[in-house]
Amino acid sequence: RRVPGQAGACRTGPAWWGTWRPHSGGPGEPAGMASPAVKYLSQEEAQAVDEELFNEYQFSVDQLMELAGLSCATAIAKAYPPTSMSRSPPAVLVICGPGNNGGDGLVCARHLKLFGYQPTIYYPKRPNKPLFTALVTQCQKMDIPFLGEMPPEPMLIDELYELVVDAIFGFSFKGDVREPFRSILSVLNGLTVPIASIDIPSGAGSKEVGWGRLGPCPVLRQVPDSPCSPKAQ
Ligand SMILES: NC(=O)C1=CN([C@@H]2O[C@H](COP(=O)(O)OP(=O)(O)OC[C@H]3O[C@@H](n4cnc5c(N)ncnc54)[C@H](OP(=O)(O)O)[C@@H]3O)[C@@H](O)[C@H]2O)[C@H](O)CC1
Repeated sequence: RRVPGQAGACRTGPAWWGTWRPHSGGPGEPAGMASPAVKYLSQEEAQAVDEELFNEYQFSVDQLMELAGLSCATAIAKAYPPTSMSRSPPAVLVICGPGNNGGDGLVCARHLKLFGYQPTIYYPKRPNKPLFTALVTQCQKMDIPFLGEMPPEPMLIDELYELVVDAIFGFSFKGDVREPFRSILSVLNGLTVPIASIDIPSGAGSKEVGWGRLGPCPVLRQVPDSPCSPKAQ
């Protein structure tokens, strides 16, 4: 998550801000172009940031989710510009999980559509809460299709889509991966198309999923010392 301040400058702040590291650009950026220092947050730091935004700055979850989804769509458009894709419009599969990270994915899909992509959403476990039902309605009203089931084979996804957005789990992932997400993540690990993960590669660190190919979305939060950091992308 980028912290307000001069581009590339490091503002002093609370201890949980951790350390800043240089970040190289994604595939859509000129080779070797170093972008301003990117901050990496641990799970606890990310949760502390959200708590501070809720309590001290009085942001609502809707606001944070809209900011997160828009930021990820912007980062994806920068790293994978539509003009760099072979299809027009580029087909993107957005896989949403059962929590707020999944909500980020619904918002991201809506903005990707406005940016000229053709998103399709797979959203297998939907919270029955107004925030999420409204996000689904907004996507439906924008003619963004929802898949009834997960494509069973990686090759099928590689053929139909040019990019996958992993919005399955964020910082509340814990324990062994439970179905249906265990099967979903094993399919994702077999993909050859790029995967942009919101916040952190879903299932990262779990013994079943390991790190696989899920790499972090080049925006918002990334977890320090994780094999998915840019050097490992
Ligand atoms: N903090 C906020 O309000 C905002 C956070 N944002 C982003 O959202 C995530 C954190 O959201 P949260 O809902 O707390 O958690 P996740 O989206 O990571 O998902 C939690 C759900 O996932 C299920 N879960 C957890 N572990 C497993 C597992 N091992 N196997 C299967 N399913 C799992 C869990 O389901 P239950 O069945 O246990 O209920 C949770 O429901 C974070 O990434 C933030 O960036 C928004 O951006 C803004 C608001």
